Amino acid sequence: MKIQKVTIHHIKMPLQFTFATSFGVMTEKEFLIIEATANDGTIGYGECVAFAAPWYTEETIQTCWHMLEDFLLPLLQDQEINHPDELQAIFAPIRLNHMAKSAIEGAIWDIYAQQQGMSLAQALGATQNEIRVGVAIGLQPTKQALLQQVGKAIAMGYGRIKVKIKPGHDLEVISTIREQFPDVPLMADANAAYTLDDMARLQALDAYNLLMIEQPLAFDDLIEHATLQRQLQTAICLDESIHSLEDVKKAIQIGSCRIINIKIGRVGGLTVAKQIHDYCRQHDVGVWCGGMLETGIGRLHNIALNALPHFVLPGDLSGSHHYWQRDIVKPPIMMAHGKIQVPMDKETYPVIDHQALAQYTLTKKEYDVTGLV
Ligand SMILES: O=C(O)CCC(=O)c1ccccc1C(=O)O
Ligand SMILES: [Mg+2]
Repeated sequence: MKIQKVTIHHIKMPLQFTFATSFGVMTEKEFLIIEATANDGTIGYGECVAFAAPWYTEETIQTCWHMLEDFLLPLLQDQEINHPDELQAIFAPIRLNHMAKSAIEGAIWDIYAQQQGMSLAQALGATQNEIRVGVAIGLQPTKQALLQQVGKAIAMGYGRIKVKIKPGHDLEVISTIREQFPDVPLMADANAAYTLDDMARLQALDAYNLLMIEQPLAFDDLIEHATLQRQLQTAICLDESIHSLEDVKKAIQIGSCRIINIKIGRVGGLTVAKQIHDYCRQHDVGVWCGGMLETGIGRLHNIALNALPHFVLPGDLSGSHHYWQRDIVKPPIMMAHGKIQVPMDKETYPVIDHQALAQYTLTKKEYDVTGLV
């Protein structure tokens, strides 16, 4: 295939809940939706999961747009692409900027799957036709609100509960949940809010039988996580620290974690995400699919990835209605009894809800990829 045209839709969607983490509070999310057209007319969609501000990684909606417009799309001009894996080499001249690369790579994976007459999951080599999912609950203002959220999530069948923690909102958050729900599969995500000075506080979490603690220390650290992991019984899971297969190799070699959270955008696309999955499978390291509060487009990509064989831990992957009143795909993605069916058939595969997309659009811009440079 050759990519002929790309339309970037800049959209903003109100969240169904307030999402409070150690770095701030979110009530809405912006996205770039990438609509790519191939020379045979096939249209594929990708999603840029970066936030409006650089608090999770250094990328933002605006840096991604700049990267796409000025560097990544021009590299696609006159490029014959036989398989999306080739984008690794095509984009190699551009350092990092993983969420920008992932957005266009996702659209090209979507085109490729359609051209092969396969679902995205099949094109990736998926083996599961339904996946178990978990929920991420933000910091709550009161104990009652926390217990209500956890109770509701358990009643809805989620296979794992993740709660956000930060210094001062940790031991009592976890002990409150454990008193009421002693056996629920539970984990905590710190979003890099601690340092090694908090060792005693983090060790105290060992008493609560957590599945794992996600990213306790700095966003760019591997060494101190290894020090911490040696002194914790609870498994450490890395999120922000993992940007590539190389990072995964280093983390495993020095013992920074026992589990990896794979986010397609953070690692630069589906191809790398799959490579990390394969490597962790060979090295007996757990993986699960992280979430970035995606629209249905990014969510479909997460579901397809999550259907690979080594994704046995539930991911941060709920149905559309958990996040959005109206998603931009139809039918919306449904979660029932803690499971999501992996869409496989052409007839039932979710499609873009163009009316919804238009309703959320702030601006859009079309690029003729054949005439960019
Ligand atoms: O997509 C979800 O359901 C929430 C996932 C989540 O916790 C999250 C959402 C936005 C930014 C960072 C994180 C995280 O995993 O740290
Ligand atoms: Mg996280």
